[in-house]
Amino acid sequence: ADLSTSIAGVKLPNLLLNASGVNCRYENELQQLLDSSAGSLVTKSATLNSRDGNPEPRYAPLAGQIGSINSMGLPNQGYEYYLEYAKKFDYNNGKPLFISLAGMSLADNKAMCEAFRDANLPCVLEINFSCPNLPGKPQLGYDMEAMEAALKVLAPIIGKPFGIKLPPYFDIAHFDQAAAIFNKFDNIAYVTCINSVGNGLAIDWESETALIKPKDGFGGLGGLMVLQTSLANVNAFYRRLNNGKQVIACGGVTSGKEAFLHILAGASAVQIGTQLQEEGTGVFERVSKELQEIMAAKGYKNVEEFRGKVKTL
Ligand SMILES: O=C(O)c1[nH]c(=O)[nH]c(=O)c1I
Repeated sequence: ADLSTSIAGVKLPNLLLNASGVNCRYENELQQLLDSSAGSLVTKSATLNSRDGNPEPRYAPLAGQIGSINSMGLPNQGYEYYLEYAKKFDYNNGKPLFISLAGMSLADNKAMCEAFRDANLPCVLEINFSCPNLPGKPQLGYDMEAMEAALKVLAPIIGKPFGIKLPPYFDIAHFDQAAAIFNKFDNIAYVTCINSVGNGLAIDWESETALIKPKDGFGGLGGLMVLQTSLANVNAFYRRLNNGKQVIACGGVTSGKEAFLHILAGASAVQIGTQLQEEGTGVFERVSKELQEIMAAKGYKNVEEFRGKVKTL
């Protein structure tokens, strides 16, 4: 079965890729993604300057393989590292490149977007409005006015199709408000739903201790346990966005089954985070095979035949 897709004007031979933040901080990790069955890759969210991030332990899988908690604190090499990578990238290799940016301020995001604009590269920018782990920094994705103000500055600078990484929303009014904002910007080509479910607390019952060190153990939740929230966000924006805007799913994909569900919900591509962290890049081959088996069993030849076709009662 054909798993290819197009997003923001670039073609992915396989709709599976990594979630920003996992296995994508360093060039060697990005090369592992290129060498895997993933159809594309997205870099770790970049800030103006390099960052070490929060003290460790800052990531932990949850017991029973239900998910993960993280408070990495935006460790990255600084945007110029990823700009150089994007300049050297072989855009004829068959897999497109997505670059994630998470400025600590609008000025930082503006400077980084201007630098990528001036470099005039085929990579696609994904602006991260949803990092939940910067002490004292509220997520822009939860401040509708600030998010719109930022987009009014950034969208014209970027000047070509780009995407936004969104936090999970839990209120229908927020789906409505956010989608109404995004529909005002023609070059928002897609939204990626969802980032981790912010500020969960994982506690080990034997040691009576939080699993991670930063922020008293508070961190973003990912993995299978966030699947239904992720499906809802994917479908809510799929129903609300217009003019061909697409949705990339992220959240709870551990097998072909969850990837299939996300496509039913409306996803054009599917990112894998926690399961990639736990299993390694072989996850892309496994999930691709499982998805193709499901499609064959159901008689689907390509994903267009069932994308967004979730039935209601
Ligand atoms: O703590 C992080 O680095 C982080 N962790 C997440 O779960 N989502 C994000 O967008 C980020 I920038």
